[in-house]
Amino acid sequence: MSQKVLLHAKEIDIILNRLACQLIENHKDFKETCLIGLQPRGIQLTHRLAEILKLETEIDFLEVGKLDLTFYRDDFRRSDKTLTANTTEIDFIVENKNVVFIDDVLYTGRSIRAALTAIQSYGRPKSIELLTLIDRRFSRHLPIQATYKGRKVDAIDDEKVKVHWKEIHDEDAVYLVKN
Ligand SMILES: O=c1cc[nH]c(=O)[nH]1
Repeated sequence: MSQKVLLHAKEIDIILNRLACQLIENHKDFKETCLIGLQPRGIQLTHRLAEILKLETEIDFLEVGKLDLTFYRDDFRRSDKTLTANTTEIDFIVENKNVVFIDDVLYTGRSIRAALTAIQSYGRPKSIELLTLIDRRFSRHLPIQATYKGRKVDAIDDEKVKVHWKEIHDEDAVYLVKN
């Protein structure tokens, strides 16, 4: 196995700040907007962006939730393992809100398709956008694109993009891993 660093901590920091600024530009005071992290890997990115939005701006109101996709995935019946769902926590109304889905890596688009189905159980948002730290270009199986992209990466199918967060892995870094 070999791995190469795609992003160091400093670059991730710059990207997170840029993504937060883009969100502010489009969503102003966030009164009509909520951030929803996709389980499991979008959660840390969601926390980090929410932290930047709260600490470094005047925003004092931010609705942040988590959405689990396990049983909405189109391949969940194919799994021979027992699936364990993560939690969904959406303790606010999504009806007529601008929802921003947040995930770390956009790859085939199938997770986002599942998220679009899952969110329907909570109401009918006014709009849904997608923010991703890494956009794996040319890998999509579905016509899905991110609204906000941290970094575009060209990776082939036997490569994997791994995102490390300091709260979990003791470092902020993004790696391209080849088996
Ligand atoms: O490369 C990939 C693809 C999907 N999810 C990841 O975390 N990495």
